[in-house]
Order: sequence, then structure tokens, then C-alpha cells
Amino acid sequence: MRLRLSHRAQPFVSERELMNMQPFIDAAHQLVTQRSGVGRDFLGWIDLPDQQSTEMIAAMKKKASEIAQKANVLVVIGIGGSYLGTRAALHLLGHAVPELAAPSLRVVYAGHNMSATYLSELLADLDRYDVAVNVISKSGTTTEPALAFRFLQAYMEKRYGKEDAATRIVATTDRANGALVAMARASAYATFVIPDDVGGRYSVLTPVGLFPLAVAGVDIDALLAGARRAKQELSESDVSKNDAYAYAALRNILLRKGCAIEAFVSYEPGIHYIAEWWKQLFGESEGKDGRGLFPTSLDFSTDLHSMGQYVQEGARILFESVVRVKSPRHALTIPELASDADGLNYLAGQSVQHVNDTALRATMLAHEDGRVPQVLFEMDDMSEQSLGYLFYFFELSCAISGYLLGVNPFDQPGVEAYKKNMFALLGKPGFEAERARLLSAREETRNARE
Ligand SMILES: O=P(O)(O)OC[C@H]1O[C@](O)(CO)[C@@H](O)[C@@H]1O
Repeated sequence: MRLRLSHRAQPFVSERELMNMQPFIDAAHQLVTQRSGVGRDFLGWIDLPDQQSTEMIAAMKKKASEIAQKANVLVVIGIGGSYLGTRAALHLLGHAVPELAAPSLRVVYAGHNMSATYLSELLADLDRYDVAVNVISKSGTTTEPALAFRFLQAYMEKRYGKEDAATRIVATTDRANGALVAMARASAYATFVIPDDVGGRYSVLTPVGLFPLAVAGVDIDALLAGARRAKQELSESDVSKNDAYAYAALRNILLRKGCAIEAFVSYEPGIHYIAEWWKQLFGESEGKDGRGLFPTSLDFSTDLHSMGQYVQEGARILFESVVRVKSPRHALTIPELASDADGLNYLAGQSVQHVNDTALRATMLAHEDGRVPQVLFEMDDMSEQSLGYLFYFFELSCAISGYLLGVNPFDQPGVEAYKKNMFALLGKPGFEAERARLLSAREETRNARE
């Protein structure tokens, strides 16, 4: 139930270079542990593995089992950090071919886009199921989930009546601020609180992730136990003993050596949404003040047949962070074929895992020849405990990495730019001046073109 750094980007980064980062790591470690750095009001995630109230966890489990008894579909409404952790966990822990799964409870998502097609088709098919809704928004005012909830709330009240709907809707939000908490109070929904000092992308181990995961039958105690173990094992500042810190140092070294892009690579399809969660974590934490690696992801070996060409021979601007799962959920032995028509008998008797691992080794050797630095993580297995460890590992390394970079790893001011323009163009009250500015700029551009 661990994540280990087993390859540290050699020969592109030497041990000496890594050790040279120690004083800077020490400083970042102090900023986190003494809670003295910029953004220090958002360090609550540090204590989530071992300091959450047992009453709150018990209340979540109770409501989760109530919901699981009456519903066979849970609609999780949220965007960014308010849904990605749940999606990452369920994708890793659930059926590897979700289209074929028949769980007693399905989790579907809404409020992570504003597609009329998506929302209409979701609403059209809900009648076939017994439905519950978990609406999640820290601010309680984000447009995407608010819009989806407007439709889902109306659907639930029409179908079940106000009273029964209220037992099937759970709101996860701020303790006092935002429209959602007021709506939840007005309708007497069960609510769970997102702590003030935990930002969206660091919130998977709060009720944001824990409640829907509990409804879906995930062992949230094991998830927290894995995170607790990570917290204990990753407490030293020494870069030779703390893999989360070594990773933070390596990615900063590689950035300074000219890498602009970090690709999160895995060979297990179940890790796909972990990469999505990781992208938000690092992208929102570090992409500011004109700095930061651009985080992207690749699913191998699938993407070796599309993006593999670019990685091998394209512009030398990226490095890869590869995750290998040591013990996948199943072992599968390749059978012998009498005719050997497909020419694969040379693999008969070998495990599919061996072939997948060999692809990983072969690709790492090829990419090293292609001058792509690589970091390799080994994840023990695809269990709740290992996942809890992984979540905490990357949250910690992200905080340290952001401080090494010299940014505030806990704010996201750039996200407001599109929102401001969208509100202005949609005519939201309070954005009149901005609307006039945007429309006159457009007019000027048109005149200049004509
Ligand atoms: O939970 P909220 O407040 O709806 O925010 C959702 C997401 O939107 C952001 O605030 C960006 O706008 C993310 O940081 C966050 O994870």
C-alpha cells in the first residue's frame, strides 16, 4: 500500500543535483510544517488522514448506507476538485470495463460541463433508476454545478415530491457561505462540510470524496489508513528518505533544465482519472506568475500508438512520470495455440502482466535513447489503501514543489478570468461595466478588420 520512487530520471539528473536541492527542500518543508508560507490558510489537508472527527465519519457512513438502500444511481454534481477525486477512486477501484459493470449502485456525474446534450440525455434516462443526488461545491456558487443542480433538483422534486426528494439529496459545501448552503438549509437536505482550510483540489479526503465513495461501497477507512501511512512515512525533510520531496525536487530540476511539459504515464487504464485529478492538482497549484510545468497525461500502451511518435522524436520539451502497478488485481496466463496462427506462441505460459511490464521497460529504454527524462513510481496495488497513500503523496509533493517554484500552491486566481468574461457576456447583474468593455473591444476589432 505504498508509492515508491524507483527511478529518479537518471542519466538526465544526477544524485548530486538532487542532493543540491536539499537546502531548498528544507526551506519548503519548514513552510509547510510550520504553516508559515504563502497560502498557509489552506494547509488543512495535512491533517485529514488522522484528525477528522469520528462523529462526522460515522454520520457520513450512516447517510451513505441510507442512500445506498434507496437508490441505485447516485448523481455526483461537481467540477474540478469537487468531483475528480471521486471519479479517480471509483475508476481505479471499480470494474476495469465500466460499460460491462452491473454494480448495485452506479455513480454518474453532472455539473462538470455545460453541455445541453449531456444534461438532457442524463435527465432523460434517470427515470429507469432509483436516484439520489450529491451536490458538491465549496464556494457554493460555481456556475457549472449550480446549473446542473437547478435541473436535478427540479427533476427530483417532480419525481419524488419535495419531502422524499429532500431525503435523497445531500449537499457538500462550505459551513456558512454560498448559495448552496442556503438552499440546503431551506430544503432541509443533509449537509457535509468542506473545511475552510482545504481547497478544492486538496479535498478528496474530506466529505467531498469520502461521502460519495462511501455510498458507492468504497472502504473509506482503508483509504484514510493509506493516507495516514503516507503522512507518517513522508515526514522527514531528507530528500534521500522522502520520495514525495525527491519527486518535487526532480520536477523542479527538470523544469529548470528546459522541460516545459510533464506527462503522467500509466499502463493501467484504471489510472486514467487519477491522471485527471493529478493534472488539476499540479496545474492549478503551479501554473501561475508565468511559471510551472504543463501537466498532461498519456495512457500507455494505448497512446504509444498515437502520441508515442511525438514522445520519441518530437520537440525535446517533456519528461514523463510513469506509474507502474506492481500487483494488478488479476493474473492472466497467455495460452498456447496449436496452429500458432497469430505467431504469439513464443509468449505462451507467460503472464499478460509480464508483457505489459516489458512494454514499460522497453518504452523507458527507448525514451531514454530519445532523450526524454523519466521518473518511475511503483504503486503496490490498486487497493483503497494504496490509493489513499497516492493521494496524500501527490498533495504533499505538490505543496513542496510549488514552494520550490516560488508560487502560492493554494490559490487559483487565473480561473476567474473566463468566469468574469462569461458573466459579463451572459449579462449577470454586477458585470455591466465589464460587458460594455468586452463588447466595445469586439466592436473595435471588427472596425479594424473592415
Ligand atoms: O467546489 P467549487 O467551489 O464549486 O469549485 C470547483 C472547482 O472550481 C475551482 O474553484 C476553479 O474555479 C477549482 O479550484 C475547484 O476545484
